[in-house]
Amino acid sequence: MPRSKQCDAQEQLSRLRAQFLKRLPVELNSLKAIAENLTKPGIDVAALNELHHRLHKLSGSCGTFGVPALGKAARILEIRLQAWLEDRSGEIDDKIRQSIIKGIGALKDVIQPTENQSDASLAMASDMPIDKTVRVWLIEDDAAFEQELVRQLESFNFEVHLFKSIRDAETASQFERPDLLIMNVLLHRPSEQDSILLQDRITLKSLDCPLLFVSSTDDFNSRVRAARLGAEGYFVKPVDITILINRMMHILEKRRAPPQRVLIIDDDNDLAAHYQLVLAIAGMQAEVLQQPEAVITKIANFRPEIILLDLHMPNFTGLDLAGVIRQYDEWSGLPIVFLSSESDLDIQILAMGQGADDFLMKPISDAQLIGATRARIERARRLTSLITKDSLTGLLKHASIKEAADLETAQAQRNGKPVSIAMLDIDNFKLVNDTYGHTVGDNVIASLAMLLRQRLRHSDIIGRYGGEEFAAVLAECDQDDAYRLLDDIRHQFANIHFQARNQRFNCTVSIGLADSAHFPRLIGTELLAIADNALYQAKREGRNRTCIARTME
Ligand SMILES: Nc1nc2c(ncn2[C@@H]2O[C@H](COP(=O)(O)OP(=O)(O)OP(=O)(O)O)[C@@H](O)[C@H]2O)c(=O)[nH]1
Repeated sequence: MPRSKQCDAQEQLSRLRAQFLKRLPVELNSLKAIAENLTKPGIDVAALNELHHRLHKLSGSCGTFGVPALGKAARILEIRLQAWLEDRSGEIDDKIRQSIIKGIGALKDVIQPTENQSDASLAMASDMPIDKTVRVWLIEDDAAFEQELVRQLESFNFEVHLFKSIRDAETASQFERPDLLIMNVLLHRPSEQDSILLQDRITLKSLDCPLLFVSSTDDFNSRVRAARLGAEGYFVKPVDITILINRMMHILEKRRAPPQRVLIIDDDNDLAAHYQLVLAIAGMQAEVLQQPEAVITKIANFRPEIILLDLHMPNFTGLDLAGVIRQYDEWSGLPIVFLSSESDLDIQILAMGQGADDFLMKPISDAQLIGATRARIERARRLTSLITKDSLTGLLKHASIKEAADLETAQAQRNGKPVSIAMLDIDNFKLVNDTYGHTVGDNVIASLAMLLRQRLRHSDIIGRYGGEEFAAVLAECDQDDAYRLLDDIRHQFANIHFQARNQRFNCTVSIGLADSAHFPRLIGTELLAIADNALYQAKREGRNRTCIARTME
């Protein structure tokens, strides 16, 4: 979320909280009036239910809006009222009634708002736009290493800026920001470490980007120092650059992942709005469902990756809704987390049995809400990725790329837009395996995958078609653009230096290209086969080239 929008969201959060605090005295007076009018539980069951429901809401929302003591007091009354409600047979016990009236009257004395600046911004996601060149800042004073690293990073299409010291980088940060920072851990003399540690932390934190360290030594203290500075990687020289780049890609892709989608269902509108804002500040896309009856349509349209569901709602309970959702095959695996101040273990077990994945106790802090939601969606995404993605390259597997190619060409035909399909195969790859071993071969495969992910747009589809063969579906891309892009990738790949047994070597790739303008009636899998023919033409003509299919063979 851009900073200006974040400030807006923070302001909205403060406004929500102010509104809540302003309404509290009115709500407490109204609760007191209901309690004072109670005479017999049998007669006043509707009023008792109303009182119970409103105390339940209060106990669930007060903590979130910064009045936790009031939330706890309301919870105690709610539990006492629950017991009273369950005993509807006898006459109302005046002593209990008086104590509840007194308890409700005393609620106003525990309104002590805490300082409640939302901690949502702490868990903020990055604003990194997709489809742009990644700016890497390198702080390094070892000239030979620096030269090689810059050359290799540029082969993978990273834009590298070099700095000799943290101070230089700090000065530059007044004008621009990196997407990722790599620095040498030993830029400073060890004797200065303690004082510099603190300074470093402030400076590096202010850059607000992932940090990786390189070092000529592998000592524990340096690793601890790097960890304290928030480093997401520590690489010892001589650095295997493809492994370093692999780590960079993982970090960047996590940041570039599409926003997580969360559906909130809670009858307390203020609380639902608060959750929505908090999750939005943390970079998620959160929507609130007002009408529970529309739950299935909403899920089908919004496609949430998790549902945060209030357990107690007036017309349909959370359990009812979870039961309905689980009747649909396509949503049977959708994570459902109940949000409720319910502490009754039996109800929690019932909820879990009814298809809930977890239970979060209200009041839930902003950081807890973000952490729990984010972790669950990440886990679900990892599971999906295990099913559809190849583990070595992180690209789509054979079957998924064929399906994606068909979908993409069908959509392009509907919209009258071009689509190009490329097949790529590493040349003489058997020789790489035979000369340097299978692990080095794997490294070469992973490197081509990384280069493709770096160069192609986020909307393009890339898959590992076979061992050392890849396929790419380029939406809205005509033959000329596809040729220019892929042939450039071919050159870049040939420039990457691989390292094995103290030797450096290079690899090349052959590419076949087919596009929808030349084969307008073909579906994706057919275009893939045509591109494959063009690839074999490239192999026949001597490898390390890009061939375009213009006619059916
Ligand atoms: N390291 C590694 N090797 C693989 C993997 N999958 C397939 N291979 C190997 O890739 C090689 C492919 O060799 P070939 O099909 O003969 O092709 P090539 O040597 O690349 O020759 P051309 O394609 O004609 O340029 C075989 O040795 C396979 O064992 C993998 O996941 N990792």
